[in-house]
Amino acid sequence: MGSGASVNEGTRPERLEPGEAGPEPARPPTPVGRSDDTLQAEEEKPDSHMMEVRSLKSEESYTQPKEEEEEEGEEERTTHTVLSPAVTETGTEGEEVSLDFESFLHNNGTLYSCFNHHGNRVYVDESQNLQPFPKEWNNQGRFITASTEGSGQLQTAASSQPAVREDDRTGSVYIQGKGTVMTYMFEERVNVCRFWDPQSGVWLLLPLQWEINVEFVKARVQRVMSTLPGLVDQKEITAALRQCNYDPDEVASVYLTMFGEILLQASPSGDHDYADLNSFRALLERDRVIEDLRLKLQTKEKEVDNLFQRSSYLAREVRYLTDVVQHLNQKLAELEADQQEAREKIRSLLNRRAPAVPPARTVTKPAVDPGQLRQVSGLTRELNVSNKQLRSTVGQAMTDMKNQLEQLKGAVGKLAQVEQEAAGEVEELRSLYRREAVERKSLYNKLLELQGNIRVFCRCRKSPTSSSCLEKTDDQEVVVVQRGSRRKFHFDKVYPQSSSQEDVFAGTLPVITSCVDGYNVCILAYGQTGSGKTYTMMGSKENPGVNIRSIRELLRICAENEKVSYTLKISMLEIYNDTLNDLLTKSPGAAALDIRVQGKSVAVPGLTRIQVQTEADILNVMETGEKNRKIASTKMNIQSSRSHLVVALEVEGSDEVSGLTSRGTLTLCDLAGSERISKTEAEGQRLVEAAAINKSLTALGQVFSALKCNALHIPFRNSKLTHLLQPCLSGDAKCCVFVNVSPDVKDAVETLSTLQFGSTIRQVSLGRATQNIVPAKNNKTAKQTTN
Ligand SMILES: Nc1ncnc2c1ncn2[C@@H]1O[C@H](COP(=O)(O)OP(=O)(O)OP(=O)(O)O)[C@@H](O)[C@H]1O
Repeated sequence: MGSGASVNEGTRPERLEPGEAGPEPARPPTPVGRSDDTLQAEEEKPDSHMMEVRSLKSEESYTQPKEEEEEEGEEERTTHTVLSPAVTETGTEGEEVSLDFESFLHNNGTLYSCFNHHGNRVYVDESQNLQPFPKEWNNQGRFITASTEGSGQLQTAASSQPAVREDDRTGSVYIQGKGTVMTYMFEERVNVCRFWDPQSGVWLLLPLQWEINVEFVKARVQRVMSTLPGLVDQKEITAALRQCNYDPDEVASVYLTMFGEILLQASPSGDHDYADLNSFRALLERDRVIEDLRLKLQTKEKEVDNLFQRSSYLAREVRYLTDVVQHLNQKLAELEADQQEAREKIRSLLNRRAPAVPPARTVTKPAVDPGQLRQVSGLTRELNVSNKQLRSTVGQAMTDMKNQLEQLKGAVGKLAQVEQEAAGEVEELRSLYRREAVERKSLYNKLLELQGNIRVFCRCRKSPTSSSCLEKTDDQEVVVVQRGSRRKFHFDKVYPQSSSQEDVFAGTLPVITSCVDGYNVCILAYGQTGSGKTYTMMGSKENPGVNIRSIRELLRICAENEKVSYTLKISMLEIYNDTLNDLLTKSPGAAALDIRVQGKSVAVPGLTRIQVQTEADILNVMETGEKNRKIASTKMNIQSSRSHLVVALEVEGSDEVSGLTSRGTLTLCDLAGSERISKTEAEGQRLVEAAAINKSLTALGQVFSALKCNALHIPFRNSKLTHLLQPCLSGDAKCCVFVNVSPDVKDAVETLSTLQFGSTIRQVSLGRATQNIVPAKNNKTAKQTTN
């Protein structure tokens, strides 16, 4: 309950600020009646439990607040209490009766003025009539007292964490550039400057024009203007102060936020162009409206989408139900037809009985036998019952069908969702698979690159004699002992006499598997006649060599990789006396083949290539080729082959997952034996053969020497052999060379020469091998090696 200060008539509501003193400012006359602002204030009915009344003091008592007090800020200001004004009324007997006015703030937001009238509390209602103060209001509002006003609910905008009451005024709003911020409806903070009207006994809002002259406001306006010299419109500042609970710092901060630093400097013309500022403000408002509209549009679009979906769903439902209704109508029609038929039958039965009925005149008995009639009516009843049953059965069936349909729809929806999820997972797995496959291959190839793309192995033939010109010191070193001198040679691997075919094949395995990944791989066997080249490459049926084992391995890899479908094609040719012969041709004796250069690759037009799928296929093909091969006996080796044998296996793989096609070729080359013509005592045809062999092997040596020196010109075209093997030796491929040597002392010279040859090759660097992989649709760019 507010305490009132009882004063004599004529005194004004007084603010108890004992420290205030100062000259009376020039003030406009106190408004009488209601100004526009007053009306507005009454419409708004602000909750002003912290009202400040300054202009309502009598001229004598009106004092200007001290400057220090202003500096102390809002908190101090708000703790200054305004006690309820007191007016006097004249009693009937002329004595002055003191009226203690109180302000009652109803929970509905209306501020009422109350006073004690002849011992009863009354209040001034909206029509300015005195009404007894309702008792129930004690629980529906509060009297403004010094303590409530001083409780300080105000919070400055500068507070980083505003302490606000948790009520329905708390909320949040999205502000562009700031995000979602907390808001609080500080109703009590606006339009708080009121004056006491003793005639009406209510607090009235002070018009802006007058408010400017209130010292308290004046001082704050000055402070805002000193902070923002560009802002000179006092009315505007006062209005802003009202909105900011008379906090000049908040006003300055609001203006700075809205109009920027332009306001920090004084405008030469005295004030900034408010048209600009207002248009900026309008722009901000327009942005806000646009944002609102955009959000509304989004919501509407979503609604439209939903409606579309709903309508298409309903259309489907209607179609389905139409079908069901049609079906049921058909059934009904059938039932009705049955019923009709039954009725017809009854009628015909009745008709049949009719002639038997005696004339009506003579017979008084019924025309129809009552028993029959009962029977017929019973039948009809039964039919009706069964008809009803049928109808209810059909109805039930329809309901069941609808329910089942609903369930089915739900299940279909779930299935579609599951399918979608599964598709996503599959796609994810596929990409993971692709990434991992690529990574695995690149690591593997890096490893091979580090090992070198040309690898040289030395294999020592098994010899029955105990004396040997070769000594194997370790896995990679071999020593030739000749007439007391020892020469060391290093290779990637040295296979002693005891090495098995498996051991030898194991050395080539990593390179061979690259063929499946789209690399050109070449395995050569070089050595003197009878040193074991054919044994190493081809081997025997029981103990196959590199050729069969590598092809077998390729078939195994191809079969293992289910995601890639492979096509294998095999071709066999021999280079005999520097001419190319197709060993798989069905017309032996046909014209010799030629080599054509196609870009970086070479081709042999007309060469037979047979598609193979199993090991048996390959063995058959190779057997055919072997038969056609020209074998001539020499003095040194009855089975010695006098031509270079080139077996090429093309492997084309289509990866179903990645959609890529790889093309690799495995070229297996069993070279004819290098030999000294004098030693073999060749003559005639054998001499021509030997000369051609030596010439091509010399050309091969020249190519390796040129490669070793990184020569600009590599003489690939010096022989058919080197010309054909160009793609295998020019840097695009991975190459393994077996140098086969005989341990026999009598072959020491040839062994030395062969190891020397191998040593040269080992110093050759083919560079980085290239993978022949193209997208499935563009596979004509794949490189080809032997044809
Ligand atoms: N490591 C070995 N173990 C057992 N026998 C071998 C081995 N190497 C070669 N031979 C045998 O030595 C003989 C000659 O071998 P092979 O025919 O492979 O020599 P080549 O170098 O191919 O001769 P050419 O150049 O005349 O064709 C064959 O009977 C072969 O079985």
